[in-house]
Amino acid sequence: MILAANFKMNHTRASTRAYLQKLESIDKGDVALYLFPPFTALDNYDTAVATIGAQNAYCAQSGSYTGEIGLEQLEEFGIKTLILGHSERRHLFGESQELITKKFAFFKEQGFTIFYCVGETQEVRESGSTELIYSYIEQQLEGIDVAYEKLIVAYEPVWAIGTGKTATTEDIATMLEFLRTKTKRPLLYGGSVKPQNIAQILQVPECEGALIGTASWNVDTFMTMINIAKEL
Ligand SMILES: O=C[C@H](O)COP(=O)(O)O
Repeated sequence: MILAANFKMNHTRASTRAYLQKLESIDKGDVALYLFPPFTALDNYDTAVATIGAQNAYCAQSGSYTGEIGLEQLEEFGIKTLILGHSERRHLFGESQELITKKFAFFKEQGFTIFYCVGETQEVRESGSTELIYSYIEQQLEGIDVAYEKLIVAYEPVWAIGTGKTATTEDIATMLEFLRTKTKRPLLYGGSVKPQNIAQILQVPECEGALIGTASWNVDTFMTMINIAKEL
């Protein structure tokens, strides 16, 4: 079971350190924990409780890429885990599939664990066509090595992210079954996961964990979810 906390643009280095200190007290059982702080909160944290990853990075060692960080900056903190293809990168910041594919190839070559996100928009979901939803997701997998041994795929319907709306367990099951036909790698769900729904979600067949935004920002809430997950 995997639980990943995506801090998005929340937390500082000081608050991430305090978060980790508190998290250290948990007995996480068999749950593998990942934490994705914002760039400025990356550091050499002396922790064994969670793997620290980056929310994004550019596909170069270093260079003239204003506003980006690359391999050199990640290596300073020994970071070998990355989220790619998050819907906020795709839809708010206009990342194309072509760019995401380039990033994937670069960081795969570097041996990174990659949390790769896919998910349909509300418009696509409301079309009512399963075929359209599947083909939308297939486009997001174009150019991605779905057999990469350090790949983790997160299904995150855009309309469920940060909205409080969660996909039904039936919808999640259908989408994860579809993704299972594409890859044998672990499949996660993300989109308004919280203590009230995490048990149901984690019991969906093929669901091997959750990528959690909002409900992970408070360490006590994240710990509540870890305690629920480890009992399943
Ligand atoms: O990366 C996490 C997802 O975007 C889910 O975010 P959320 O839990 O705030 O809906």
